[in-house]
This record gives sequence, structure tokens and C-alpha cells, in this order.
Amino acid sequence: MKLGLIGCGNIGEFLLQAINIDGLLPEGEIISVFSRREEVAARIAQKFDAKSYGDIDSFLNSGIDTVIEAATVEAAQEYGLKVLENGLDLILSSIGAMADGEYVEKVQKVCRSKNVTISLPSGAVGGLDILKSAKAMDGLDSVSITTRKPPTALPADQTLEEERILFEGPASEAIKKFPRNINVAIVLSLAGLGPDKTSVKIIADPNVSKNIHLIEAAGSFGTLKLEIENNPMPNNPKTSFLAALSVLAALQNKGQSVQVG
Ligand SMILES: NC(=O)C1=CN([C@@H]2O[C@H](COP(=O)(O)OP(=O)(O)OC[C@H]3O[C@@H](n4cnc5c(N)ncnc54)[C@H](O)[C@@H]3O)[C@@H](O)[C@H]2O)C=CC1
Ligand SMILES: O=C([O-])CC(=O)C(=O)O
Repeated sequence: MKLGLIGCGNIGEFLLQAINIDGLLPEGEIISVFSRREEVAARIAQKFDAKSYGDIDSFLNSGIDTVIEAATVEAAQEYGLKVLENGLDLILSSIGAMADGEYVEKVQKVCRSKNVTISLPSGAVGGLDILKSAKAMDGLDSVSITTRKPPTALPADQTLEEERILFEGPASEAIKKFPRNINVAIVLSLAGLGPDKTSVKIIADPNVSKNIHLIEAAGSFGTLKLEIENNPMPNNPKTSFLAALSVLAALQNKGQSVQVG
């Protein structure tokens, strides 16, 4: 795999280290890097033996076959379709871009016509396999996620002394208000009941140091209760380490003949 990377932040730099330096993707290498700030892309590219590009078209035509997006929901929406239209597979970190049903339809149409795929890694949560099985015969009745993070990981009052509920409502609204914090609700929506029927609660809690997600679901299969206590990434406490690992795992699993789950 000849990989291109959009976004040189936390997840991006983790992947460059894991793939280009530590050799954790034996069949792949990140050869091209694109970021909003060209000088950042140039510095990071040099450090990890890749090439940086200042415009998206040269990046997409740099000999890559797969693009990893690790930037923002806005960037994913801006470049996602273009990546696919150029005949390149896409792996998305900013899954909030897929909250819009019309956008998802366009993505599916381009994927079919260009024979490419878009992969949505499980990110900082799990249980997607259970939700997918549970809804196979329309037997999934409810899905909710309660996200509890320290104020440093949220756009919250940093001097909070007690926990505070910042949001309660559907995933479709949550991702509009917290596009950098609740991508997990959209991946759960896509596996389960959709962004309007997936309930979200976001709590800023000064008494926790981890990013905690509690996923609850019920249906004809039974009930699900899954709590994940994520360690934050050292350079960006908003992002859980598991989210970066899930992108690496998606790359490692890409094209494998034995698919688990
Ligand atoms: N699916 C999930 O479970 C999770 C998803 N995320 C999402 O993954 C994405 C990446 O996360 P991090 O690496 O922690 O973020 P980060 O903030 O550390 O890095 C983002 C990078 O993207 C660059 N960027 C911003 N706009 C851009 C544009 N228009 N074009 C190109 N580059 C652009 C920034 O300059 C920055 O270097 C974020 O959208 C984040 O919300 C984060 C955690 C969990
Ligand atoms: O990393 C996390 O715990 C979740 C997160 O930021 C997101 O879903 O956007």
C-alpha cells in the first residue's frame, strides 16, 4: 500500500511513527503528506521520510492508492469525495463527516462507480459488531452513549469543580455542537440506528483523567452495556489512544482474506 495522509496532528504523527519507523504495516508506507499548514506538513514529512504537498490535487496524484484522513470533520467533508473520485480508497478518522445522510449517499455512489472503498474504523469505542448483528433483522430498539471526559478534553469551563452535563440529545445534534469530541457517536449510529435515533450524553467531569464511553443498547438480542476507559494521547487529551490504534488496525486488516467480526 502506498499511503497518503491528510492531517499531521496526533493520530497522523502516531501513524507515521508506527508505519514508517516501527514497521507495523509490513506491506505499506506513508509516502505523501498533506496538511492545512504547509510548513507543518513539510517538517513532519522530512522527519518521517515522506513528501509533503501544499495542494490537494498534487497530493492525490502523488502515486498513492489509499488516503488516511486524520484532520477534522470539515476536512473530511471537503476532501472525502475528491479522494474517492480520484480512484483512491479512504480511511476516515473524522467520522462525523458521515452524519449527513445525503453525503453518505454520494459517498456510496462514488465508491460503486470508481470501485473504491471507505473504511470507518471503530475509533475510541467498540461494540459495533454487536449493533450490526442486532439490527440484521430489525431487532435493535435503542442505542445510547454517555461520554465522560475531563474538562481539558472538551470545550468546557476549565475551572469546573463538579461534573456538568454539556449535552443531551441525538447524535446528529451532538456532532454539530462537538465535532472534535463525539465522532464515536456517529460510528455507533452507522452501525446501529442512525444519527437521529442514537442518544448522546456528554459530561465534563474534573474527577476523571480518562475518556470514558458507556454504550448501552437493547433489542431482541438482549441488552448491551460496554464501558471503555480510554487513555488519552499524550499530545492531545481530546483524542483517545485507542482511536489512533483503530486506524492502524484498519490498515493492517485491509484486504485480509480472513475477516473477523
Ligand atoms: N473516530 C474516533 O473515535 C475519533 C476521531 N477523532 C477525530 O480524528 C481527527 C484527528 O484527530 P487528532 O489527530 O487527534 O487531531 P489533531 O488536532 O491532533 O490533528 C489534526 C490535524 O489536522 C490538520 N488539519 C486541520 N484542518 C485541515 C485541513 N482542512 N486540511 C488538512 N489538514 C488539516 C491540523 O493542522 C492538525 O495537524 C479529528 O477530527 C478528531 O476529532 C479523534 C478521536 C476519536
Ligand atoms: O477519542 C475519544 O475518546 C472520542 C473522540 O474524541 C471523538 O469521538 O471524537
